[in-house]
Amino acid sequence: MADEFTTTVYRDEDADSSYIESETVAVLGYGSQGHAHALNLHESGVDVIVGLRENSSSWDEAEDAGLRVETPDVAAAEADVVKMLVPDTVQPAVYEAIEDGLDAGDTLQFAHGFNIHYGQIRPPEDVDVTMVAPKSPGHLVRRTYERGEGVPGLIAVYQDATGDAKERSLAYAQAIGCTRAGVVETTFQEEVETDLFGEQAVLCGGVTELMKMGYETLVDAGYSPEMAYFECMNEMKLIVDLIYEGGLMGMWNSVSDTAEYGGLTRGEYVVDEEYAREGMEQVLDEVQDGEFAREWISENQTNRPSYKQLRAAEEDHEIEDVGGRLRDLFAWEAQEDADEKEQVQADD
Ligand SMILES: NC(=O)c1ccc[n+]([C@@H]2O[C@H](COP(=O)([O-])OP(=O)(O)OC[C@H]3O[C@@H](n4cnc5c(N)ncnc54)[C@H](O)[C@@H]3O)[C@@H](O)[C@H]2O)c1
Ligand SMILES: CC(C)(O)[C@@H](O)C(=O)O
Ligand SMILES: [Mg+2]
Ligand SMILES: [Mg+2]
Repeated sequence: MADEFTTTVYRDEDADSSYIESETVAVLGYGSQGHAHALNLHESGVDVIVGLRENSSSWDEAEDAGLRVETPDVAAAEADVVKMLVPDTVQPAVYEAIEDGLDAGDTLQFAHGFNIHYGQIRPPEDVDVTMVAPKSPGHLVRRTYERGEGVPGLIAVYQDATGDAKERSLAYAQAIGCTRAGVVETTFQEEVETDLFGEQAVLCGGVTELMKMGYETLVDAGYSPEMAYFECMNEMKLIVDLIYEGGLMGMWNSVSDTAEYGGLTRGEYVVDEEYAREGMEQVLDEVQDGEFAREWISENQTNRPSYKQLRAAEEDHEIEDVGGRLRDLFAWEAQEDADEKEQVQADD
């Protein structure tokens, strides 16, 4: 354990694999997270059953990878740990189908706390309710594990019926590779509120608005769409990679002094103290008071009218058209990714 952090960071040596060795884990869903958890657990020697709908297109893929596949109710009834890796919006319905398979002392586990925190799933008192959440998209959970590495993760205990909920969570985190990188303990509330805030204000919402507005500003001023695309979208990855590897100073050291001075003085013209901070506080308020959750739940109950409209508008944005055509020019990058994926599947 490293004590120079404000919180405990758990590593491999802090986990006891005996808490999961004799368990059967039902991984419900075989999408971004599901395939990575199922394969990593399986290769760590854990007994895994993948839970999928009978008509699921992933059924054969999971079986071809050497995994046993059953419907969610059958998988959950047999398992000691039920891991919910179907989309958050379908989890309440899937929970209804598997509820009867949860015996006293079993674990119901999540990778995101939305449905527990906002009361959409109410498990019985005699099961552990925990979270093991890689802080990463699923394909990286898989890819890093295969290289003998891992992605950082979170654990949280919502309900500790067995008295061993934390040890069992750490053993699961170890089996999917997260303790190789470091695991931090949090609560369901903190995970949900920070995750939703982050993806809305910064990672997904903030960044896409910034890129689109930058592109529109250049194109409206008469610059070519290709130049605007390269400058405001393509190069974003290169800059974020530098920040990922070396923090803010790693990035500032790598760009020119001109870029550094311009960025440090002009950045706040755009993400300004008054308006941007107020906006961020509003995002956080709506997450904390449940307004966002109520809105998203009701969207899903009414066939997603706003979601569909917003998605169509995003798809129609000129930057998607220009970007799509330009990306075709350096399609070798995407091809390399596809080749790597194929290689991974061939190895399984
Ligand atoms: N995607 C990420 O990078 C990421 C990161 C951290 C946490 N999470 C969390 O992980 C969980 C899973 O998200 P995801 O993005 O991996 O999901 P996904 O959309 O990639 O995969 C969903 C899987 O569930 C299956 N499925 C859909 N409906 C089903 C049903 N009714 N019954 C059975 N199976 C069904 C699909 O076939 C698919 O295999 C969510 O709680 C999410 O918040 C995701
Ligand atoms: C990958 C993210 C955005 O961090 C995750 O939280 C999600 O919801 O997909
Ligand atoms: Mg997230
Ligand atoms: Mg999220």
